Order: sequence, then structure tokens, then C-alpha cells
Amino acid sequence: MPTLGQNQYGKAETRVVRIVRDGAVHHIKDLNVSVALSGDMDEVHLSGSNANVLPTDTTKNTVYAFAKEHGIASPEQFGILLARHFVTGQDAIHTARIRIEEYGWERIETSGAARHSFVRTGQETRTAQITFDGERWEVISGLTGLTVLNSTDSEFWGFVKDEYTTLPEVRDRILATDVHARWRYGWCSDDDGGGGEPAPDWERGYAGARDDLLAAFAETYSLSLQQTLYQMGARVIENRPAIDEIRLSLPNKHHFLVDLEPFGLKNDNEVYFAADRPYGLIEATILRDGVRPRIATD
Ligand SMILES: O=c1[nH]c(=O)c2[nH]c(=O)[nH]c2[nH]1
Repeated sequence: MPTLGQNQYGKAETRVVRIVRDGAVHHIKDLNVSVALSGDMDEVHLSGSNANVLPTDTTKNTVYAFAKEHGIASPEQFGILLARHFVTGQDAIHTARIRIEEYGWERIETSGAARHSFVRTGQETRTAQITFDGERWEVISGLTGLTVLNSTDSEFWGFVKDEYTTLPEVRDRILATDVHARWRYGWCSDDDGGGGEPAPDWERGYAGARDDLLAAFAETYSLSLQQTLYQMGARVIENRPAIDEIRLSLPNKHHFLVDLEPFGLKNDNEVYFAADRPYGLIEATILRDGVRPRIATD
């Protein structure tokens, strides 16, 4: 009979978001946790007996329950807690390897008192599309991958319900999205031959539009992502006279509250499962009054 070599099992990539609410000041920890356990696992492979197998589902639940019970001080400390739990709690488990990725979030600083808005660090890409037909210019600038999150001040209720609707109404949820924005400058004829307009300051335009998008996201009390989207686009159009049109494509990065009741724990909007897909996708163009849309909608 062929020999069973090294083996391990566990739940990979449990996405856990832990919010700590210190009054109006919220703190966020966002981890991707992979558990690999090994030990006396010959039987499950060779005879099919599951007697030594702690289900991978249980390892996932443990991640969520520990996030609630112990908080997440650091990935190292959280990983140590988990590894010790599995090895000391189960005779058959001799080794636990916990791999953790932590995603960084910075606070969005706004003039308001609320402190529950965050932007993911180091992810965004600036974009530009320039078209010239020998006479007229079209410049569309933008960004992708600007990930933002509000840990409160977001509701979703009062929506249509048909025979397939199961979504519960919520008065307090996480609202998170990867901003994909493209904005078109009104500038179209340069002053090369005389008579045209000087080109806008592209650097200031980019920094200003980015600031507006972040500030509007953070300051909008949201009844839907659609409403937040409109506020973000409108802020850019109102604050940046050089920009005539902005198109926003916002995935709704769902964060589901984890049910901790089976473990005797109350989830007071603290521990979330950060789902990857499917996601809602909310898209719209916001225009300066009287301007015709030109940014492609795909
Ligand atoms: O902000 C939202 N807009 C929707 O259209 C929608 N649909 C849904 O299921 N959740 C949400 N959230």
C-alpha cells in the first residue's frame, strides 16, 4: 500500500474584519487567516474515519469567535492564540500553522467629529486617457482601487421586496467599496495656435478630485451606496470647475455580521465576514448642468 506522506488540513483565507467602537472613534483590523493543522490524521485518509478531524468549518468559526473574545492586537498575537488553542485543545492535532495577511487601513481625516471612515493603504492606481484628433483634446483622468470603508452611518431599508427577496433591512452596516472613478476635463482646445484655453493643472486636479471623493464618502450618512455615489460625484463637479463629468463604478464590498450566538457570544456589530463575491455593482455618471455625457459607460 502506498505510504501517506506529509498532510495538513484547515480553512484557508477566512476574511475577518473586527471593529472596535470607542465612542465615535472606531478602530479596524482586517485579516485574511489560513489555518493548517496536522497530527494523527492517518485514519481519515486511509480508512475514512473522521474521529480525529476537527472540521475546517470549526477552525473558521474559531477565528471569528476569537476575534470577538480576544480582539486582534496584531496578526502575530492573534495567530499565537489560535495555534495554541488548536494544539492544546485537540489530542490529535500536533502542529498548527496559522498564516495571516493583514490589510492596512488609514483613517480618512475630515472636518467632522465622526471617526469611522478608512481608506486602504497602498492599492490605488492613477489612470489617464488622452484623445486628440488634430484639433480637439479630450482628457479623462481617474483612479482605480481606492478602497474605502465606513464602519457606521450606513443603512439600507425600504427597498422593493418580491417573492425572491431575503435581504433583511439594516439600520447600521459597514459600507465599503473600491472606487473606480473617471473624470473628464472640459478643456478641449489648447492655446498652441492662440485663442485656446491653457491646460488645467493635472496634478492639482488629481489630488483635488481624490480628496473630494474621500471627503464625500466619509461625510455622507448613507441610505444606499447609490446615494453615496451621487454625493461623491457631485462633490467633484461642485468643487472642480475644470471637470465637467465624472463616472463612478462602485462595487458594494459586502461585510456580513457573523452569527456568534451558537458560541454564546453577542456580536455587537464587531465581527464581520468580508465577502469577496458576488458583489453589488453601482455605477453612474454625474454631469455639470448642460453638459453632454462623453465618458464610455462600460
Ligand atoms: O446600497 C445598496 N444598494 C443596493 O441597491 C443594494 N442591493 C442590495 O442587496 N444591497 C444594497 N445596498
